[in-house]
Formats: sequence, structure tokens, C-alpha cells
Amino acid sequence: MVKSVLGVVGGSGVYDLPGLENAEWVWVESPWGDASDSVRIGYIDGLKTVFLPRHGRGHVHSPSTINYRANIDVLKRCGVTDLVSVSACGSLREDLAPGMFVLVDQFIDRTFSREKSFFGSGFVAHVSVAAPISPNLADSIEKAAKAEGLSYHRGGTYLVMEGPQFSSLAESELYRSWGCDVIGMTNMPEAKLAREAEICYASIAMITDYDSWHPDHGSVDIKAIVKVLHENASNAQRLVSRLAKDFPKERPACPVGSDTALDHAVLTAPDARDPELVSKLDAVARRILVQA
Ligand SMILES: CSC[C@H]1O[C@H](OP(=O)(O)O)[C@H](O)[C@@H]1O
Ligand SMILES: Nc1ncnc2[nH]cnc12
Repeated sequence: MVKSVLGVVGGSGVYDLPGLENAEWVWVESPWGDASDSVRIGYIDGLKTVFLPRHGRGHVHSPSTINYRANIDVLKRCGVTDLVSVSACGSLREDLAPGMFVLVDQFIDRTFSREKSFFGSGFVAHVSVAAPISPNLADSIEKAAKAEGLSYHRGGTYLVMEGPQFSSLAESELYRSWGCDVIGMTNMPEAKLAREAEICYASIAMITDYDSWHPDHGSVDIKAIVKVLHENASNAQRLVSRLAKDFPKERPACPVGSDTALDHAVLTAPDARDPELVSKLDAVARRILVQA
């Protein structure tokens, strides 16, 4: 069994997590640079919970300039075992209407201007992201959504675009033809890095708009998005609070191997490893480095 620590990355419109007891904002140093902000660490019904606003308080970091490696490293340093993302997303499907929550289970990563791995020359490692979402964590989110009476849909593919501009009509239609369900700018490389750091990951897509394909809605309008965000931020916070309240203090191993992703992933021989990179991996790869 794994002793659980819940992490929450709040996306656009979600800059705090009310209901955290004995909470404080704590700045955590990372060898990967500065995280988006301090983390807010507290307890919900006895469960240690760590909140990080993805864009920083005041929304200062854009999707392309967020230091995803530092964010995941800092959450790992805080002991997070299970990480939930809350993300504003556009809908690529008529039946996924603004206001709904979609528990995505797949991603297509179309980002091209971000650091996507903790590993590299001197410490080469390859993890699988065939199943990027931890199903048990998604089950817990679904239970919480039901308990709170929220409108949600289980499953879906999230197309991660670079941004910050929204898609052209042709791009939006292309993504629909690929069978994608929602579109956003932030869940990659976040989900890949969480897997490298052996943290279970699940994402709640909060639908804020129909992407530009929709004939009755025209171009994506940031004013309309912000309005839906304001109307739904409290629902998202309610969902996360319920999740934390009902989350097991100890949980079984992740069925898709998130907790042990590094077991056979590292190819670089111990004597060929770059000591500088190894020292930066002290949190992310701690489990396998202490075994060695
Ligand atoms: C507010 S519209 C665009 C912005 O919102 C989403 O970010 P997040 O996933 O952090 O909620 C989207 O990906 C864009 O970054
Ligand atoms: N339509 C959209 N495209 C990309 N990111 C989004 N975030 C919210 N709505 C979006």
C-alpha cells in the first residue's frame, strides 16, 4: 500500500483551494528552476494536500513558459503521490457543453516549445505513457463528481496545443477528425513528467467553450471563457474538496504502473551517468537511486 498525499494543480481561474486546514504557502526550491508559485500545503479531513496554481497567483505564466519540470519536481519533494489537474478546456464535441467536467483518459501532445523530460544525456530513461491517466484516481474523481451532483463525462482525448493563440477553424476540424474530445494548452508535458516522477496523474477538463469548429459559436472568445470559469470555479473547488475528503489515506499500487515507472526505464550504466544530472534527480528518481 502507498500512503497517499494528494496534489492539485489549479489551472485558469483556480488559484487557491479553500477548505485546506492549517494551510500555509511554502516556497520550495527546485534544481529545475522556479515553480509557478509557492505551494499551499494543508490538510483536508486528515489527508495531506498540496495545491499549486499552474499559472501562478495573478496568472503570470503562459502555457509555453510554465516551468513544468520545476512544478512536478516541487510536488514530488512535497511527497505528492496522486496529482489531479483542473484545466479549462474547449470542447470538440457537441454533447460536451460548457460547464461540464470531462475526466479525460488520453492525450495527443502537439506542443513543441517545452522541456518534456527530466532525463537526457548522462541519464537516459524511457517511460511508457500508453495509459497516461491513473484509473483508480479517475475512479475517485468520478465518485466525487457523483457525490457533488456535477455534470461530468468519463473518458475522452485531450488535444494539447502549444498556444497561446486558439486554433484556426481548419486545425479545430482536424482535431475533431482525429477523434479528440477536448482541447487545451497545459496537460502536456505535465502528465509525462508526472509519470517520470512516478506520480499518479488524472485530469479534470472543465469545459469553458466550444472550440472554433462550432458553427453556432464562431471564434473562441476569451471573455466568454472567463465568464464560464467564474461560474464554475466554485464547482471545481467543491469537486476537489470532496475528492480529498473521501480519498483513501492509503491506496493500492497504481494498476498502470505509475508508482514504479522507473523500474526498468534507465538505460545509462551507473558508471556512465552524469553526476550533475543525477543530483538534480534526487527527488524525481529517489526511489531507484537509493536502491542502487
Ligand atoms: C483561459 S483560456 C486558455 C488557458 O486556459 C487553460 O489553462 P489551464 O489548463 O491551466 O486551465 C488552457 O490550456 C490555456 O492555458
Ligand atoms: N478552445 C480552447 N482551446 C485551447 N485552450 C482552451 N482553454 C479553454 N478553451 C480553450
